[in-house]
Amino acid sequence: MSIQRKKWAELADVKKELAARDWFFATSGNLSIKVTDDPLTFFVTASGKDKRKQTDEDFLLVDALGQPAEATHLKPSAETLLHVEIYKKTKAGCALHVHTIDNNVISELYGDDGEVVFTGQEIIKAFGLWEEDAVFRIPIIRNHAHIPTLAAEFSKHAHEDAGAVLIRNHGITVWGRNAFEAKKFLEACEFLFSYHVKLLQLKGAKTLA
Ligand SMILES: CSCCC(=O)C(=O)COP(=O)(O)O
Ligand SMILES: [Zn+2]
Repeated sequence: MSIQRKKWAELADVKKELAARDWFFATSGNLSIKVTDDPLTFFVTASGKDKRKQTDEDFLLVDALGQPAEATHLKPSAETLLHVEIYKKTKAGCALHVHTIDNNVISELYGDDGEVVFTGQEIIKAFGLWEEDAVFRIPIIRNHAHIPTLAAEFSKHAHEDAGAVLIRNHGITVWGRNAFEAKKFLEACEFLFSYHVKLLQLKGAKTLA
């Protein structure tokens, strides 16, 4: 199997799993997987599609500028520049962006703090943090309609080969050394968000009771 076919199949697999979780509301979300390092090329989801559907036109190959690397009628994701920043600045192999209600709520709750901090939860080990009192921080950046501005702000937080950034009232972008790690990070983040939202709701209800 060619490297391109292999990477396509890997990304299609992740897309299918995230779709099964119903994390692609209203055509939101975009995914990418690196194909070559030099020159940089990666598959990214085509813009504006219902990512729950699986088709032969789900992804297109783009270059280091986020432009199509081959002739195609498909348009790369509107947020391709964020994926470009990840691949330019880290050794990541896969990047995933989803809009969920929980990640939007958390981004709004802690947006003014510029980060959300989690500690005391077993699932933090998914981020490679094994110490008893480990702390996991996710930066929260402002949403900008102008994607180059959003990408520039996002880029300030793309240092490690695996990471996560929340975009306020928009969604989360996570990346990892490969598709397995990126998906693991995303699932752990969404677990933490969902837990936190539920806990706050129940604490509120308890206070009222
Ligand atoms: C209705 S979602 C608005 C655009 C967005 O934030 C997104 O994640 C999907 O955009 P794309 O161009 O990747 O389809
Ligand atoms: Zn988005």
